[in-house]
Amino acid sequence: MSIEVEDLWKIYKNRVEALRGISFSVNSGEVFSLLGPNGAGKTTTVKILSCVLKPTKGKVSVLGFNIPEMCNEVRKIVGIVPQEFQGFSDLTVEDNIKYFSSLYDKKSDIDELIDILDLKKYVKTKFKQLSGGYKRRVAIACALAGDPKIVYLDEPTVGLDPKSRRNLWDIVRDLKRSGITVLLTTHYLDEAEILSDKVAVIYDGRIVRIGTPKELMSEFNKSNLEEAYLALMESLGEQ
Ligand SMILES: Nc1ncnc2c1ncn2[C@@H]1O[C@H](COP(=O)(O)OP(=O)(O)OP(=O)(O)O)[C@@H](O)[C@H]1O
Repeated sequence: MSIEVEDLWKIYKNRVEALRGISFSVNSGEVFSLLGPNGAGKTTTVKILSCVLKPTKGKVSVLGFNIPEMCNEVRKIVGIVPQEFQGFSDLTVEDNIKYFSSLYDKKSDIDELIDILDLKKYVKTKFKQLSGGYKRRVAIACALAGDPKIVYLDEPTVGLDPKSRRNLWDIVRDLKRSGITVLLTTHYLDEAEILSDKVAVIYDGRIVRIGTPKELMSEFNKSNLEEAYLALMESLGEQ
């Protein structure tokens, strides 16, 4: 098992109950997507799993390392691609990747990363001069620099043109093929349907459905995940 979450609660200082006892597990090499409306608790979950936030209550472990006690270990095996990746704007693509690589004991081969993410023609380009899609690729390369076992992708295709989106889907498939566990948050249900082995729908801090996209689609008798998701939201009284 790659990720295990049991009865996880997060209550922020202002008493907002962002997570109210969620439980799920992710197998190694799976693509697992967290879905749900704005404010449901997806980012809070990812932040806890990446040791940015402490859980209020509950058991969380990543490849057997408990959070928050073993966060030093967790940070070594998890790569994070945040929504707003801040690369070093005046450094080249290559130097950005090299910098992130220098943070880890265990490293990926930088030339291989550049190759996988199709960044060869931009290695000497400054980060600030890249388009959004290529910045996203650099973000992924940097997240992979420490040869992680698990990668978190937070809404990775926002703002990308259709072709770049498809390219990113291919990258996710490549990660999966190489045995990396991928945790994805997305509002694009076509993306979740195509890429995910399993999805969890979070609503108001609780997981209201968990299963394969097909299971959710057949429960609501819909031919795609977006329609099934919308039917689920309607059944929950969401406008
Ligand atoms: N630092 C914080 N302090 C207080 N409340 C917070 C904080 N961060 C998030 N929240 C609240 O926690 C709840 C869950 O937020 P979260 O960002 O996890 O949702 P999300 O599912 O990622 O939403 P989105 O799809 O909009 O990114 C929301 O009610 C949000 O307002």
